[in-house]
Amino acid sequence: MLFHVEMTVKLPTDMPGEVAAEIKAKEKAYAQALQQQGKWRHLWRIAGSYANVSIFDVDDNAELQDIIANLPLFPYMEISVKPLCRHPSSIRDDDS
Ligand SMILES: O=C(O)C[C@H]1C=CC(=O)O1
Repeated sequence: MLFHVEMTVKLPTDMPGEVAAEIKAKEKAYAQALQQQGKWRHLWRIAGSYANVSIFDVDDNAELQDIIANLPLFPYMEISVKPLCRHPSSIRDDDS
């Protein structure tokens, strides 16, 4: 199942720099492991903002929830989720 997920990061302004750096390093390792597994299919920066658009390919809603809830930055992000299905005009074979 494919999901469009938009994440906007809102770190507290008073968070010490080294704490923020540690959380971001954990987030990067977690995100890259999920990309290696094929679960986090696309990860794009939204230009001009501390936000991303991502495409997740997961087994079900519960798996997506588990992945998102375990994001190290989860407590500091606004997240929106939209389910995706194949577009009838798509010419791509790997869109399902
Ligand atoms: O920077 C972000 O967009 C937030 C988050 C998503 C992946 C990652 O490494 O950090």
